[in-house]
Amino acid sequence: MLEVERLNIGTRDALFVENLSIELARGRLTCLIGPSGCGKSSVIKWLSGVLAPELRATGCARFDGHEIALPHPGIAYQPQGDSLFPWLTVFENATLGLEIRGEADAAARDRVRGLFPIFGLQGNEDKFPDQLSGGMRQRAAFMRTMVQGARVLLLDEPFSALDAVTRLKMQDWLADRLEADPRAVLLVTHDLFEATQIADRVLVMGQHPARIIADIPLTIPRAARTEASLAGIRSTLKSMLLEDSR
Ligand SMILES: Nc1ncnc2c1ncn2[C@@H]1O[C@H](COP(=O)(O)OP(=O)(O)OP(=O)(O)O)[C@@H](O)[C@H]1O
Repeated sequence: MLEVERLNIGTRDALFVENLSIELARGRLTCLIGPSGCGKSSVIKWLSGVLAPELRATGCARFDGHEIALPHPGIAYQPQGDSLFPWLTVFENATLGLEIRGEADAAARDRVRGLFPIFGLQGNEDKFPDQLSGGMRQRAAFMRTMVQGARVLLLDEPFSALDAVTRLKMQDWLADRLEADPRAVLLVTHDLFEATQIADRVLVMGQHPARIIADIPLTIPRAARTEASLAGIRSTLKSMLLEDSR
């Protein structure tokens, strides 16, 4: 569905991402892991059209086989953290993307209201983000991303601010939501436990320069994944990351 080819990103002096290619398929959750600072966020910022202007990038993005200009309406981006605006209610945050695109008519607003129970946020429409728990804020941020209707979702460390238990619950919740409403998802995480728990596929990014050093499909059904069944793959991923950082 979405292909990135020969992506280079760097400063004026040097490239830090070099000749990187990625393919994302519909209904598949791909996790991108790699050492801090290797360029994971820069890759998804480039795909979202929000790369810092002082960085330079060349590369090609294709959607359903056609080369596209970025940003593209078929690609939605959720930055690190929950990124909700504190001065807007949860409902206003959820409809913000639609407002910006001029698509927040009465029917669209009713559709978003109808999603609140599905996202576990019923009764919280008129609250402000600081009146919600961390998990609820994440669900609200994710709802805002989903309602834009994009077929590709780019999620930058969506669970990094959550405590361990909420994080586990949110991982299951996200996998269930995507099963009910499949999209092509690229999720950046530092956490290889998280990656192996939720992904259909893990891409490992190396550094100096950043490129994909492994592409590992996870074939065990999510419901059957246990510490024991994932131990081998986690150990392989850990070795790759340590090896690359030497
Ligand atoms: N605006 C910028 N100007 C110059 N260098 C930048 C800029 N933004 C990022 N970089 C550099 O680009 C490299 C990649 O950063 P990026 O945030 O993409 O990495 P990351 O893998 O997502 O890191 P982390 O896992 O810590 O979030 C880093 O060396 C960073 O210092």
